[in-house]
Amino acid sequence: MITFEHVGKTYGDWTAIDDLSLHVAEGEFCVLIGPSGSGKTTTLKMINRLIEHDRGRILFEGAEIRSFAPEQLRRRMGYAIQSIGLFPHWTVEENIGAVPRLLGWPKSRIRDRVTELLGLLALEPERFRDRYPRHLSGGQQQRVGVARALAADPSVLLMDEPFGALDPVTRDTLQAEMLRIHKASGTTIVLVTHDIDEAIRLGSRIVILDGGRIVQSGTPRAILTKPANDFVADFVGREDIGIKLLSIERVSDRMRPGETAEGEPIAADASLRHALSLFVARGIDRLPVIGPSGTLAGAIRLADLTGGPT
Ligand SMILES: Nc1ncnc2c1ncn2[C@@H]1O[C@H](COP(=O)(O)OP(=O)(O)OP(=O)(O)O)[C@@H](O)[C@H]1O
Repeated sequence: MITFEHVGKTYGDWTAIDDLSLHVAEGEFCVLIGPSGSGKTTTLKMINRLIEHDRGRILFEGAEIRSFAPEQLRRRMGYAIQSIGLFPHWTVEENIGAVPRLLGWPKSRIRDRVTELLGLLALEPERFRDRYPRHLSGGQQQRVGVARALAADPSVLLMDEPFGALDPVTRDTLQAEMLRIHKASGTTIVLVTHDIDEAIRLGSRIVILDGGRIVQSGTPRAILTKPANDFVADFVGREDIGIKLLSIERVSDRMRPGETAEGEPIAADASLRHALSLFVARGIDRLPVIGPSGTLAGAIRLADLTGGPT
């Protein structure tokens, strides 16, 4: 869907991006991560031509992005950023409907889409659609920013630290919503973050940048278990690597179907990290597990966290 071939970008005499090659497949959730100044935002903004690359080629659906008019490209690529950039004198509905209006959608279709998106992002449509951004909390503004980026069903969603300035609880909720939206829509997403836990949770692929170059690109598991070098190992954090590995596996991967246990159950799609937390907090070594339909599906034991059931 998006391919970088030996791409470079220089600001004055500073090489921000150097010989970057990367393929983002359709439907992929690709997370760009790296230290400050490593070139994440530059890479992201080159995709919708907010920044022009000066070496190599960037292909979108097989065509060099320079062959598209920038506006045409941006209407097909939703863009959400940390500072949100909502229009202050427009209501929530007008903000979310900005691109559909440009595309000439009829009013009733825009209204229906706004209702749908507000619902999707857990903002009651009738309470929020006529409000101005200044009458929303930071987290609510950020949700509207994400809704706006999704409004015209873009084939690509570009996100630059979209949850950066949020408290941990709101961030956690929005991350869960992004995963749900990605699963339901199959949209190709490229997201920039400096938070390795966010990258591990969201990414189907993580691309680690340093000094304008890719140092490693792979699944969260590959990055955690086979870091390409010391830089990556340090970056992902050597000490709590086991905890991070537990966060990418589900209870359903290790549970014992049909076994029973006492107490408040855990969901089969919860992470093993969550299970560990419950074992420790409750001082127990067995937990009942409920499946997606809400019925008891089995149990998981503390020992299962270090290996599959025997
Ligand atoms: N317009 C510009 N003029 C000159 N240098 C720039 C410009 N924009 C970015 N840079 C430099 O290019 C490098 C990459 O910047 P970029 O914003 O892509 O990094 P980043 O990884 O997104 O950083 P951060 O995590 O701090 O946002 C940095 O060294 C930055 O100072």
